[in-house]
Amino acid sequence: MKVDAVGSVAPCDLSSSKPVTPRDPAAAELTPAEYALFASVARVRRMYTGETLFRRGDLGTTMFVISSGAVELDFGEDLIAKRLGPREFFGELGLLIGDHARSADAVATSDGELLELRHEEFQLLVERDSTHVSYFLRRAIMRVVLNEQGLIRRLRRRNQDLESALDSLRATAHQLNQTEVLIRTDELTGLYNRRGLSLHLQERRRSGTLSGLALLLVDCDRFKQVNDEHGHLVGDRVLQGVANILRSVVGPGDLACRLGGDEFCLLVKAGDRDEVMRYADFVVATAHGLLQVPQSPPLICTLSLGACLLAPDADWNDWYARADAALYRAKRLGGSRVEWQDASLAPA
Ligand SMILES: Nc1nc2c(ncn2[C@@H]2O[C@H](COP(=O)(O)OP(=O)(O)OP(=O)(O)O)[C@@H](O)[C@H]2O)c(=O)[nH]1
Repeated sequence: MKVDAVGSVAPCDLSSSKPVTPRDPAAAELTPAEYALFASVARVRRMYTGETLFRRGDLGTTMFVISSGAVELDFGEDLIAKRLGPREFFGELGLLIGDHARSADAVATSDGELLELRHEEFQLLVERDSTHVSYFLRRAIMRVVLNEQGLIRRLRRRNQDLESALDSLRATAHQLNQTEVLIRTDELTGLYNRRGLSLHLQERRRSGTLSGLALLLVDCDRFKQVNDEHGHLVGDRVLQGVANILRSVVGPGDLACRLGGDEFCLLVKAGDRDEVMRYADFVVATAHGLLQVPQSPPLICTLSLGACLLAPDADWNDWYARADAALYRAKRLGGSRVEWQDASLAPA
């Protein structure tokens, strides 16, 4: 038996030739006979509280048995740390495989003593008491297998947890998208509402894409009369008919919005007055044309429009005032027509 200057080991009792196996086949604790056998060849090493015996990833070739004191094995991530006490062994894969990367940090949590076994010493044990050693090996292998199985179970559970967390994140993201769409949308027509328009303008201002746009204010002619003569539900259907015309005009990046009541607007990409007027004339002519098809109750009404180009450095109130002044003129001139912004108000 090798003993260092500070070490002492438990008495070696090899009288019993029949190995006593612990009840837990995966237990890290040696039986007294096994301990005595290991102590008969191992080197004794003193350990001190807080001392790191090895780190995860270190290549190791020795195994340890705790004679006294305690050691904590930290496997990292969210794996449960193990606390080992007297007669418990660790690091056996280093001994059995040789140059095995340690799978845990081993730190002494109290002062104590360890038995340290290298391959040569283990070889001595094999020659001396192969029966005990084979029982020890069987336990060591079972422990590795059970640890692996536990790890696989934990990984599966973690995978399931991650998948269900992902599912609920996807559902939440979907709900958020839906909510955002609802917040921006007019319930009756499915067009943007005022809030949607305002957010859209904010986004465009942030991204510097406000230039080259035109605003068309659209108002139903004598809409109150539709409600009065045919009822609110018919009025609603007419508003939906107007929305359908506006929807058919907008391209990618354009926007059709119901500002409220029977007032709508279009925000379209257009370089000059002629281009804007083509949009506006199409809207007026389509509503007028549909009215020529006899329908009772009516599905559409005539529309008046006021149009202007957006000056990117101005704001919504300014653009609205220009388009509204033109719309007012269109109404005064009898409706079912489009008027262009006042020359005096046009952007430079
Ligand atoms: N059916 C229906 N009517 C609405 C809705 N919102 C507002 N209105 C009605 O729209 C009508 C708008 O009337 P006015 O502002 O006088 O406009 P108008 O009758 O079109 O008159 P002009 O614009 O001068 O041609 C009102 O009678 C409102 O009650 C709605 O969601 N559905």
